[in-house]
Amino acid sequence: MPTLKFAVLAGDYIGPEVMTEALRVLAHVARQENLTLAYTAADVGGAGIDRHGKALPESTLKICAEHDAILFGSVGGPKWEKLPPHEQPERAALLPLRKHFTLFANIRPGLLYRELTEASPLKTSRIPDGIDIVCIRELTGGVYFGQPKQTTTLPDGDVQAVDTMVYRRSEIERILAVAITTARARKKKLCSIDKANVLETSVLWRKTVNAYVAHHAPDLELSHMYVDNAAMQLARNPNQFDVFVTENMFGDILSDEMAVICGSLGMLSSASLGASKNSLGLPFGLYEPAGGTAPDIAGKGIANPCAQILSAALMLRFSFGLEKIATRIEAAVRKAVTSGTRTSDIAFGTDAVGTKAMADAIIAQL
Ligand SMILES: NC(=O)c1ccc[n+]([C@@H]2O[C@H](COP(=O)([O-])OP(=O)(O)OC[C@H]3O[C@@H](n4cnc5c(N)ncnc54)[C@H](O)[C@@H]3O)[C@@H](O)[C@H]2O)c1
Ligand SMILES: CC(C)[C@H](C(=O)O)[C@@H](O)C(=O)O
Ligand SMILES: [Mg+2]
Repeated sequence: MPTLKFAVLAGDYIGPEVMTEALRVLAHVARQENLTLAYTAADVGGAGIDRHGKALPESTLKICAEHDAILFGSVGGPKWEKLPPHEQPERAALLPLRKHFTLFANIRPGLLYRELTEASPLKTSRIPDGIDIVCIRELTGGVYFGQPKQTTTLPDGDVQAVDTMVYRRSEIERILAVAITTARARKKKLCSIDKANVLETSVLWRKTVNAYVAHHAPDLELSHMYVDNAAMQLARNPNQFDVFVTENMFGDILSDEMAVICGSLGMLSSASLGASKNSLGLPFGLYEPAGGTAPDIAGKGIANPCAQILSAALMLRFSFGLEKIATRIEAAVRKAVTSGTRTSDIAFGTDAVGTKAMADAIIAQL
């Protein structure tokens, strides 16, 4: 009986609400498939600060390292916004976790079911068959991590803040390798997004992409786009992309845009992978919804659990090699949503259900 060993870091606000439902779905498939769930819950983010005085307690990091994957909710929110910036949940927990495990490749599937096109802010005539694209975001480099990163008072009394955007060629090459594998499994079309008309890091990015793809993936149709144009093209005609690859901050911004044109942030799952392997010899990864803690709807029982459930499916696929079960969960989410059970963020025109009822409908399809 295969055992799934993963750490559960639910986090803050809606994090625990949607995590509860993802764990119910996993428990259901585990019973059906004769799998053993061996997960350990640990505090992270605001919950870490409140209970241990630290957003990423050592005990939590240890639990993560002892398991084969991390199922993550989301962290942060108004309760901790008055803390010094580097102590806040996002900067003191999520980013260090990504860095600690070198989770440099963030895969975000932008999928809008044909039956859900009404939930997209785009005209349905532009996306008659829905949307199916993938964002590959570099996750451990760029302006998020570059040094120096500081605020100083200048001799003239003015105050100056500095963030530094840094990329090494090797960091660009390793994210490209992931993008190439993803593109090869789909339409063999890759668009690299940068700002090479302004940024040095983007000049290196584009040069590296051209050389690396010419050498390692001449079979792919490669294109480049400036990020400002890409933001516009995503809204104009998202299906012109198939797989796009971009640096950390551009990917953060474009993936939220992609999420809403695909119906809602509540539908966007993600997998963050690195080079390290787990005890099964498969990629160790962190799996989380792309959206945040949604403090505006927390505690109401209305958050969409689909992104968390779909993130759990990605965990089964990448870190446990359970492709068939992952696909079964994805199909159940699709069937539940397309047959009309929808939380308020995607309900448009139909009656909305709450978080638990949404998960019940998914479980009923499994
Ligand atoms: N991975 C993470 O841990 C993560 C990601 C993004 C933001 N955050 C943090 O979350 C907090 C809130 O950030 P924000 O308001 O800018 O972004 P957010 O993603 O939390 O919310 C943006 C909007 O999307 C809605 N939304 C998000 N997820 C939803 C879901 N599952 N179902 C229904 N609606 C959903 C929210 O209600 C809100 O209106 C901040 O502290 C931010 O730093 C954390
Ligand atoms: C919370 C924040 C640090 C995070 C990011 O910017 O990477 C989030 O927005 C995301 O998209 O995962
Ligand atoms: Mg984001």
